[in-house]
Amino acid sequence: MSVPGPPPILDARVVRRVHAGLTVDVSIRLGDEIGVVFGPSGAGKSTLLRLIAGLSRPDSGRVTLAGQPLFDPLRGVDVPLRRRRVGMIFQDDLLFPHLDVAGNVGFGLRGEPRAGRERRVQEVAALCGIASLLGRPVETLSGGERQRVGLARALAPRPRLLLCDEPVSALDLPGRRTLLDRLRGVQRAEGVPILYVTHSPAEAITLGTHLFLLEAGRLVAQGPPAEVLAASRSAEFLHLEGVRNAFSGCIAEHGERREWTRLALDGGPSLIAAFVDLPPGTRVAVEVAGDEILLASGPIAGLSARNQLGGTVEAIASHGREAEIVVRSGELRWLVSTLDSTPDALGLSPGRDAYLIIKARSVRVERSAT
Ligand SMILES: Nc1ncnc2c1ncn2[C@@H]1O[C@H](COP(=O)(O)OP(=O)(O)OP(=O)(O)O)[C@@H](O)[C@H]1O
Repeated sequence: MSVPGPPPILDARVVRRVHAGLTVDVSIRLGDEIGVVFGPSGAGKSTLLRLIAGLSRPDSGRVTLAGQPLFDPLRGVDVPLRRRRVGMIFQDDLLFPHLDVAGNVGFGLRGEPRAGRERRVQEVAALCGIASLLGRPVETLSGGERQRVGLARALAPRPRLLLCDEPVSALDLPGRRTLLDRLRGVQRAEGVPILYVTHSPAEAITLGTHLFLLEAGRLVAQGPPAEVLAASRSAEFLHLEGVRNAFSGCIAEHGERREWTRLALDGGPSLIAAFVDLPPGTRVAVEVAGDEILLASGPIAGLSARNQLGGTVEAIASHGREAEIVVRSGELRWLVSTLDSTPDALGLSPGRDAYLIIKARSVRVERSAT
């Protein structure tokens, strides 16, 4: 089967009998993008990451990264973990307690000349939003800060692949949003493919460009996250976790009377929010709840809401009385929660135009962690 998307950087088939009831047998190809690994508990998601990283040895298969074979038993190749140039972050990332933040971030660069090492530490610290924490002892950090330090540490030695195993599941909502924003930024800035395990459909849709759905050790579906999830039973969980659209961007300008602020979203349109007292250029995290967005099948004149964003319906996930509609506008995907009858009432279906109507007051804005 050919899968559209960027040319693959990771090309892997890994097979391992984990126990009598479970054999993981998965083939995946991943390009310069964020691939999400999704599936029920026990499906083998973590095992898949461990096999690719070299933390566990496959019984058979082949793993190639950026053209270099990492595991190829037929040719006697099994590159050890430390030479695979694969970065990893987990839910409970253990930082080295005897080193400060800078020491942790620079740990993988120990063999490099000092000037280059320091430059790289500064670079990844800025990307991960921890530049102001570099001198801090790690025991003084919050959970979210620790995870961003873990991300910077994994990134510092310039991995060719980043593996993330539910890195935000122990964090509160602002912590999650900040780490997810940083991951998107890291992917863009470093061009490193990311394989990201999550249980959260909303995370899968807003973060990933490609989703691998695992069940009982097998890859049962793959493709654009919204489409794969809408076609699977997983969609019902969207509703349970409460849908929030979270993006990053910057302050673009303020209205003359300081009653509104225009935000430029990364990869997307402008959004008008109620006045935000931050100077133009400030990086911000932006959030809109899925049940505060109205949908229209065409543009509407004479409306008090400040934002009307044109887009295309990508998927509709209905479950009981409610439905989540995925609308793509520019590069961004929005999740809108509606009653189950709404898509039919408006004549909305995948591929049709839809307009997102958002009040300025529904746009929540916070300065991004620096
Ligand atoms: N070394 C091992 N020996 C025996 N069983 C194992 C081993 N490693 C994992 N398992 C089992 O294999 C199954 C798959 O585990 P894995 O952690 O890969 O699943 P997962 O999809 O990541 O699950 P979760 O979403 O709960 O983290 C589980 O039943 C687990 O208990």
